[in-house]
Amino acid sequence: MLSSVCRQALGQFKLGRQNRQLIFCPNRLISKKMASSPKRTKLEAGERDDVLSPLKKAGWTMVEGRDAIYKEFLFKDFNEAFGFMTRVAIQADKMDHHPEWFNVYNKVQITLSTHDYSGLSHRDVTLANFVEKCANK
Ligand SMILES: C[C@H](O)[C@H](O)[C@H]1CNC2=NC(N)=NC(=O)C2=N1
Repeated sequence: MLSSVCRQALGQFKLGRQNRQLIFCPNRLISKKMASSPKRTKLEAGERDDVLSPLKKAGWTMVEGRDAIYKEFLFKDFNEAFGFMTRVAIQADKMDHHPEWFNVYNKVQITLSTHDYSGLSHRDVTLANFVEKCANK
């Protein structure tokens, strides 16, 4: 347990897949593993509507025959589309959660699902919300 004088986080870094936080303590510098967020746990029936309905309003649809969400994005040109994909790819890799996607010129089609569970998890919702932020910039 860290004492209260050791609470000031100086920064964050990655050790392999672990996100670690650098903490200043008198006399020493320590690092501790940060909570890996968000969870890769299956979306429960009770919370699905709450988290999926804002995404559905934004144009995400359920994929037929599997527990996955899908949306198509159109950009001005390839440069804009690839810039968007690059921002999403960096975040996806940080989250260790990767999209299924297809790109032709200015079009990017994205399917999100959690392969480890063959279904939607909190990470899909978090990544979809990040994708929305990137697309609306
Ligand atoms: C070993 C590695 O952590 C897993 O294969 C990760 C990688 N990226 C992933 N991405 C997605 N969408 N679902 C997963 O279950 C998943 N698992």
